[in-house]
Amino acid sequence: MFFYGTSRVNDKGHLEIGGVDTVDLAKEYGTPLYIYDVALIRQRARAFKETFEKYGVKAQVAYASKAFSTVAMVQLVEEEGLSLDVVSGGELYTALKADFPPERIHFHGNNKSRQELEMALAHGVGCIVIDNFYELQLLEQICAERGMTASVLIRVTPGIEAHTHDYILTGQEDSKFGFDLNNGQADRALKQALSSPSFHVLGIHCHIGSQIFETTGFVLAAQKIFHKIADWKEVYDFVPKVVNLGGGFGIRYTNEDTPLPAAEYVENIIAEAAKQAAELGIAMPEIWIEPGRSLVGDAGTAIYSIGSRKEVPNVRHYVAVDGGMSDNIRPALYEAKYEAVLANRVLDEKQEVVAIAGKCCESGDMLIWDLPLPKTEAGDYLAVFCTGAYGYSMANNYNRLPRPAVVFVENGEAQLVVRRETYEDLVRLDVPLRAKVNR
Ligand SMILES: Cc1ncc(COP(=O)(O)O)c(C=O)c1O
Ligand SMILES: N[C@@H](CCCC[NH3+])C(=O)O
Repeated sequence: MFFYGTSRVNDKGHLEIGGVDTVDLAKEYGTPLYIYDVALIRQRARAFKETFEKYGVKAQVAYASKAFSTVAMVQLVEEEGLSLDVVSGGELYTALKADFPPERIHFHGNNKSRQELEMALAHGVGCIVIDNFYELQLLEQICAERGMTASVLIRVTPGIEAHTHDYILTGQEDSKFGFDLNNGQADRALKQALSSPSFHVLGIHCHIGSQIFETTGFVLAAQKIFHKIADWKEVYDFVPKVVNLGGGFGIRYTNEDTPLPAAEYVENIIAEAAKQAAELGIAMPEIWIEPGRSLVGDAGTAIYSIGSRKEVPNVRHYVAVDGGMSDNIRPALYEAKYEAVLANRVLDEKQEVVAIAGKCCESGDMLIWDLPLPKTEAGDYLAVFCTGAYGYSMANNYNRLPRPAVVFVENGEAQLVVRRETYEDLVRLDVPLRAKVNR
């Protein structure tokens, strides 16, 4: 059995995380429930930061808040001294609500609206990552109207096919993100940005994809960027202060996954950047990265209550839980795989292999297809591991299911950080039909 962080089995045979019994939490806060192991998030954050410190490389580790964004999470990121990557006005608003220092916020997105850009400028975010020509022009116009200068990174698409699921690839040429590095787009964008008084160009950004288990893609991306920097130094006399290599560091969901320790990704990136900078005769730029999944993914565990059961003779036993694609859409979207145990009987002997079904009206709403479990009963609690990234943050109200509560646990204490949605929350924005006289 594989346990993450502070997870263990307590005297009652229950799953415990952060010194807190998850069965008690399920009873107190209801299910589905997301539980985060705060100590593990801190450990992951420190591993990235400390590797840069060890090698004396100036860096910013920006948590990609799309993985899981709430006020408490942003506060934790601030406590750990990381920067923050936001990708929408909503994520920026959450960060500001948490009093996150705006100068450590990086604003991303392939279609930022005028309102979002204005909001970012008004609050003094540390940098805006320019993704395309439309945005270049729009941001320049807004800056000119307001007599402001924006610190920017230029996002490039390096033309690298990282080895991961097609839907989460981003660095390949045929991608909706960034200026193509190989066909002249990136050069034009940089030239335009450098010639504008509205911009202070900090450097270059690229992100090659997500859930990546090798260092090769990051090293290749660094190589491609530095080769370009050689040109840009020559042609535009421009040497970036910052090279941002994005996120994408993989985590272990099941035995099939073979992630590397954070230090190994970072060390390879640093080594390549240092080598390339030395060859070019330029100062080592600051290296920025944007881990999302690898900071919170394995720190999150989702707890469900088991309900109905259906047998398809000689084929499968379906065991249904009280959540599903509404709180974790990853299996439906990416065929993502997870491991799980019964939180209230972790060590009981596994007697059957069941299929864990969600409760949404979709045949594809299956959380796990083949899960060995003890013989389950209604009322058992299922703990699905490694659901901390892109679980709650992609939750939705399909079938009008209220979104779960979220609890942080650390040192034997639990704190509710997101309340469970209520039915009243679900209709809060609904506007009833106007009364008709002759209906
Ligand atoms: C630009 C950018 N940065 C960072 C991330 C975070 O990726 P991950 O959660 O895989 O670390 C993403 C998502 O893939 C992204 O698009
Ligand atoms: N949401 C995706 C990753 C997308 C990353 C954002 N660019 C996942 O769950 O794996």
